Amino acid sequence: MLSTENIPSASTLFATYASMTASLMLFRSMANDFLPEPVRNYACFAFRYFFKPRSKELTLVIEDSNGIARNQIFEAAEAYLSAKIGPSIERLKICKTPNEKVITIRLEKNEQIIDSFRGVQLRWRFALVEAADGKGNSHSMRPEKRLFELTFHQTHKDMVLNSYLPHVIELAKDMKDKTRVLKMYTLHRVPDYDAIRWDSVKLEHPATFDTLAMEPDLKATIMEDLDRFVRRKEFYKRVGRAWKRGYLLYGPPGTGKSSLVAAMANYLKFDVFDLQLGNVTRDSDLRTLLLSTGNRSILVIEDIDCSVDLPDRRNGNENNADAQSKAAGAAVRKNKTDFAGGKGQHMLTLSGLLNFIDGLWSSCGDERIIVFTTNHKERLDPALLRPGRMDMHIHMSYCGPYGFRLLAANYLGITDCEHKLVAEIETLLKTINITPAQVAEQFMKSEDADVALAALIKLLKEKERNGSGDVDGDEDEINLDEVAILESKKLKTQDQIQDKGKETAAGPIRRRRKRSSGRVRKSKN
Ligand SMILES: Nc1ncnc2c1ncn2[C@@H]1O[C@H](COP(=O)(O)OP(=O)(O)OP(=O)(O)O)[C@@H](O)[C@H]1O
Ligand SMILES: [Mg+2]
Repeated sequence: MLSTENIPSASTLFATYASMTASLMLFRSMANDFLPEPVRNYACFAFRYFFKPRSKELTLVIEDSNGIARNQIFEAAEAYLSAKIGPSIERLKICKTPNEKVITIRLEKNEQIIDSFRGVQLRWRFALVEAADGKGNSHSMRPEKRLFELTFHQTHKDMVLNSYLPHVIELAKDMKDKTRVLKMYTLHRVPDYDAIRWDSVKLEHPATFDTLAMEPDLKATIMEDLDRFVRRKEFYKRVGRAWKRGYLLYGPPGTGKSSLVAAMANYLKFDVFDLQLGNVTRDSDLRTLLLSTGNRSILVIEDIDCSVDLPDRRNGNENNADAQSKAAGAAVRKNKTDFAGGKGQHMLTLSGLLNFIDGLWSSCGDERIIVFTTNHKERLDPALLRPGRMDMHIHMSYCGPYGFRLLAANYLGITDCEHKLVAEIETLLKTINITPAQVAEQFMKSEDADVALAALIKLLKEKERNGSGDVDGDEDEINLDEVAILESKKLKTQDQIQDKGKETAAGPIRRRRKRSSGRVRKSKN
């Protein structure tokens, strides 16, 4: 039973209230009289600070950019949240550009998503706000700012900043990699502006490390090297090196150098910039082109021995030194003339290119891979081969038993090690050089495995009979053998020379043609 004895009466309550109010008023008037104003203000501030009702939540505001550069956390949140959309969401934005593989889903204004991480609840809200300066976002050219608000209990601030947001960024990167469309950039001249720029197409080269016929140890080494390179950002920073890596791929035509570049791009999900030096006549163009390449990309210069001619520094004899100084003098004179004429042409040299790649360009970006390919490593300038420039030299060689088996499995579905023709081919491969391209070409001739293998045996035996291996061995001449590849490259180079010849007359860039002598005569290793 509730007793009424302890409950104060209304008159008692009123009396207490009146006496407290009187005391407060007395206290206030005394404080006004005796305390100086700054002390009173401070006391008021302290009183309000300690007795103010507090929100226990903290909200992080993540804007889409800082006015100039994109905000990485915003972009990551966009991608991350698109995978967290639940049934509570009422409005969504969807979009798909021609280059994208999948439909992109984004939150609409004011939509919220509740996420949880390590048992902590986090609330995301997407908002659009008018920019304070009325100019909006100069980066995206929008009149308003897009932002995410991330709200959670204050006690989890450190966990959110140090663990949750890095987790969101990491997951978003993986998601983007999966849906990323690789691009292949090639050079395009804009005649009206006498300029040259990159044009991109979707890179759909199907080569992967699984389809590449090469020695398994070498393949594993390359893959490990690439993995190590991409995960060592901090290492490169610590030792003061630009985050780039150079690969020199050398070997006879048709051994898979270009295919390896495509496999690397597909493996790392990097774009490819194919720098055809034959199309670049000026240092200034080269600089602009290199600076407009993106991060996470592979810059490829194919057939580097045919692209640019250098004064030969290997022989170092007096005549050669004379020739070099004359060439340099001529180049300087030409530069002066051209500057006077306003054209600003420079001599394009391999060392100039390498210095630029080593210096300014490589320090302007992250995760850059540079690949040079050549059929003749021995013809390359030592500047290219010096330690630290091309970090890894990869020899792409003729087809060995492992490569042959991989191609037989991929092209013909042969997994039977006991197949009698397979055994015969493996014996022949021990003494005869044949490129993976030639093997693949034979395998394309028939869907019947026995017929295709017999065609390969025929070609191998013809090579054996001719001793030097300088044989196309194909009566119907459908095969694209080394000679044909060589001829097509020569024609390509000749075209470039003719094209450029029109522009530069006897200009400073001299392109070296591939010599056929010795190229198709293979030494048997
Ligand atoms: N190692 C390989 N593994 C699988 N296929 C290969 C390999 N090498 C060559 N091929 C096949 O031959 C074709 C030509 O190969 P690729 O263009 O990669 O040779 P390359 O070494 O770059 O030749 P080049 O020196 O003439 O540029 C490829 O499209 C592929 O079908
Ligand atoms: Mg190639």
